[in-house]
Amino acid sequence: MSFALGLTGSIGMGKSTTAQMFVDEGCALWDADAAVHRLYSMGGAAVEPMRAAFPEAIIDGAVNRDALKGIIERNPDALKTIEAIVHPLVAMDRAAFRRQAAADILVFDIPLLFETGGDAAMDAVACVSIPADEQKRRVMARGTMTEAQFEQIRAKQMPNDEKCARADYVIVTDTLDHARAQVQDIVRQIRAEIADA
Ligand SMILES: CC(C)(COP(=O)(O)OP(=O)(O)OC[C@H]1O[C@@H](n2cnc3c(N)ncnc32)[C@H](O)[C@@H]1O)[C@@H](O)C(=O)NCCC(=O)NCCS
Ligand SMILES: Nc1ncnc2c1ncn2[C@@H]1O[C@H](COP(=O)(O)OP(=O)(O)OP(=O)(O)O)[C@@H](O)[C@H]1O
Repeated sequence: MSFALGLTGSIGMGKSTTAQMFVDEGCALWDADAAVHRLYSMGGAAVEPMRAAFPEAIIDGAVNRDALKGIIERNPDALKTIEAIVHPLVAMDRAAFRRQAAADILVFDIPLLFETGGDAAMDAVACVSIPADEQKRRVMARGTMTEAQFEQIRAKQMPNDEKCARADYVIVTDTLDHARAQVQDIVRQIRAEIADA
């Protein structure tokens, strides 16, 4: 049995960057946001159920994220409907990965791990963290969302302090070198735990 490590953290705190560092150490990675992208793409399992709920969100046979963002902005409750469609499909994708992955440590990059109760299925959880002002600076620098969209998403996520308090490991993503050293330390600890078991 592989060790399942959940990797979480609020929007823009450095999950994707840190996840790649775990891959560099030989861990296998499953990425919830990437799973959503697959489900939304042409032929993906979310396209038809999303068409039934939001026909205007389907463009060229795929779920269009900009159209979705517009729908959510006009009607924040739409996100609940979207989540009810998407989250069960994401859970199936995750279960399929877990059945076939071969590495000793499987890392699950899941932004809403605690919010969705997914932490119960993990052997341990690591949370990435930086101060809120730096978080906002990094997200705005990407230029992919407005401040209002950012605040709406952040308001939906469990506060960073609470995530960190619930996690087994906290990874401070202030610099790349510091984050990598913490990742290497966590991998060493988990491999020692596996060897002792
Ligand atoms: C809202 C959407 C259209 C925004 O798309 P966009 O490409 O601009 O952003 P992206 O997907 O990269 O998300 C940006 C950040 O917001 C976070 N986020 C996305 N959805 C949610 C949500 N429902 N609640 C809280 N945070 C969320 C992401 O995890 C990420 O950290 C898109 O995220 C979406 O369809 N979300 C609903 C599906 C979902 O719940 N995904 C979360 C992973 S299971
Ligand atoms: N350890 C680090 N040191 C310095 N900058 C970092 C570090 N980790 C991430 N960053 C920067 O912070 C920004 C956000 O990082 P990343 O995309 O990994 O976050 P994320 O949590 O996956 O975001 P989202 O929740 O939106 O998917 C990027 O510009 C990235 O280069």
